[in-house]
Amino acid sequence: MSADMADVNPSSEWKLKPHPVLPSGKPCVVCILDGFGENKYKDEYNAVHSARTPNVDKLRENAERCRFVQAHGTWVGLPSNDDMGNSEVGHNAIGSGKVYKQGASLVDAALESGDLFKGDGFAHVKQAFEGHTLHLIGLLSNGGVHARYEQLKQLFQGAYEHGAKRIRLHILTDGRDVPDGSSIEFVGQLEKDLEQLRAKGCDALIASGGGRMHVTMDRYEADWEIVERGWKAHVLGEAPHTFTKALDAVTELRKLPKANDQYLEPFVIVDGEGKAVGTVQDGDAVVLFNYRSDRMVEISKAFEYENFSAFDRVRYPKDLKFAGMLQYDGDLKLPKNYLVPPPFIERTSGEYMVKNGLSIFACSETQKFGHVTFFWNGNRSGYFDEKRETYVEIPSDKCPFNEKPDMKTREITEAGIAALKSGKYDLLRINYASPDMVGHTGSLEATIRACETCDECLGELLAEVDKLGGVYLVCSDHGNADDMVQRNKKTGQPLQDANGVNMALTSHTLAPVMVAVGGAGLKDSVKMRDDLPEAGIASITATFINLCGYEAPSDYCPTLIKTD
Ligand SMILES: O=C(O)[C@@H](CO)OP(=O)(O)O
Ligand SMILES: [Mn+2]
Ligand SMILES: [Mn+2]
Repeated sequence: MSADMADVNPSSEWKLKPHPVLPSGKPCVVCILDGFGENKYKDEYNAVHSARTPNVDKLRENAERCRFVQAHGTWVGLPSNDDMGNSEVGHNAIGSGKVYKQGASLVDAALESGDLFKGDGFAHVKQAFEGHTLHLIGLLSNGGVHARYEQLKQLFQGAYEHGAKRIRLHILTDGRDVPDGSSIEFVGQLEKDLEQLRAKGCDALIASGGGRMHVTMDRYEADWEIVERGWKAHVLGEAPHTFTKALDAVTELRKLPKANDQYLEPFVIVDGEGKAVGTVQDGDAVVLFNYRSDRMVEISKAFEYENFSAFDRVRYPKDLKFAGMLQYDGDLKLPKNYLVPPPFIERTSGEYMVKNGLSIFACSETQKFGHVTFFWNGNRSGYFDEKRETYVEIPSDKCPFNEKPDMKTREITEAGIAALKSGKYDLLRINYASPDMVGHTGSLEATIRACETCDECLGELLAEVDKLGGVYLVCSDHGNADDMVQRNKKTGQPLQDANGVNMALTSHTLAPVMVAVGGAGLKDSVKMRDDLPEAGIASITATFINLCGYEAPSDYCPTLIKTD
């Protein structure tokens, strides 16, 4: 296993105790089927249930070694148990073994106490209020994954009360955490609220926008053109479509072929003379109002870095007062200024493991690459110990994923098997992106296909683990593929549109997720504990640390397994 343990001498505060029963030295694979929940609706609209998944079925049938844990709400640090889980909070929990109050909760609290308007970040932004414009850029949604409308409203109202005289909103339509088409209502609501602000004397307008998957909110450098489109619309005031009213923009652009809220074309709002109403000028303030990090990192770099080459910014406004809702990358300290301090996630499993001489392999495709690295490590973009960590990214396709529902599942599997065979790694963390990414397209058929391919590949991966006498833990981070229709809350029946067509559910779900352990190297005595009925996904961490032959740190959420 780990080639040289000679230089390993963890200080007492980092030393992991050997597990009294489980041996170290066997490769352990942690495989995350992203967005693969266990939904109470077990009908044809549940892609997880409808897919042919003999390998997952086998895991599930072994009741002593498989259970379900909660992956939403307060189990992952979100404000309420009506909040669905997501990859950020899910992988933070699985990587760190603890539940931290997450961005959604922290921003709520900072607005409620008023601290948001008293901090250094807001003071930085406020310098521009006299004589300049405040720009707010982010996701117009109530999904609670990246941003929430109520927070945005309190932000622009509070900014006005603290002296902002000219405010411009640059809005990204959602349709991924909330139903497709809801952009119309959100824009309508925003227009009403801005109208009220204008009545008080604040010059507040929507200035630009576009769909979140097509404009601005790229992640992990999957496609910088997405960010470039956003830069052009928000900063330069350039887009293929101009309108004088945002509601018209959204209504009209949704009529284009294949258009939906997620992929809406970029637009700019212009005045009677055709002039953009809200370009970003020297000395302006810009606030990104999303709290979630992955999809704000690239646009933050475009605003913050003087030297920047990912695309040609054409014009880089000088002396901007730029801030994020949170700081999005703890290693890069990006952005420098932020309105709310982010969760401080420390002493994660990865750091413990490398400090104890274990070698780690992490792999996914681009769309989820940062999930098993950046989020897993507590929102840090670097390595803890490059010598002991190998991170492999398989480039994702650049298309709506229902068109290629296998995504890179096979390539990820090949990379995982090669890493296993190399004998170099103690822990291998692998994320299969497709149940989630295809689930977000709303296509039931494609999502079933995604689940089937994942299952097939999982079978191959686990067979290799068995061959090598290793151990594994298979789990998910939240639900998504497990429900593909919007439902009547009481009856559970699919909701239909005016044409009698079922309305797709593109978002995550509140479903619990499976945790299964096994492998030829796992002692027969290992079983799921039965004294933790309410466990959440943060308990996965202690469980795989045990599988690696160590006791988990005492402040981690309790392990799910027993060995007697
Ligand atoms: O795509 C995303 O940004 C979110 C949904 O908003 O999904 P996930 O948490 O699975 O990454
Ligand atoms: Mn996820
Ligand atoms: Mn998702």
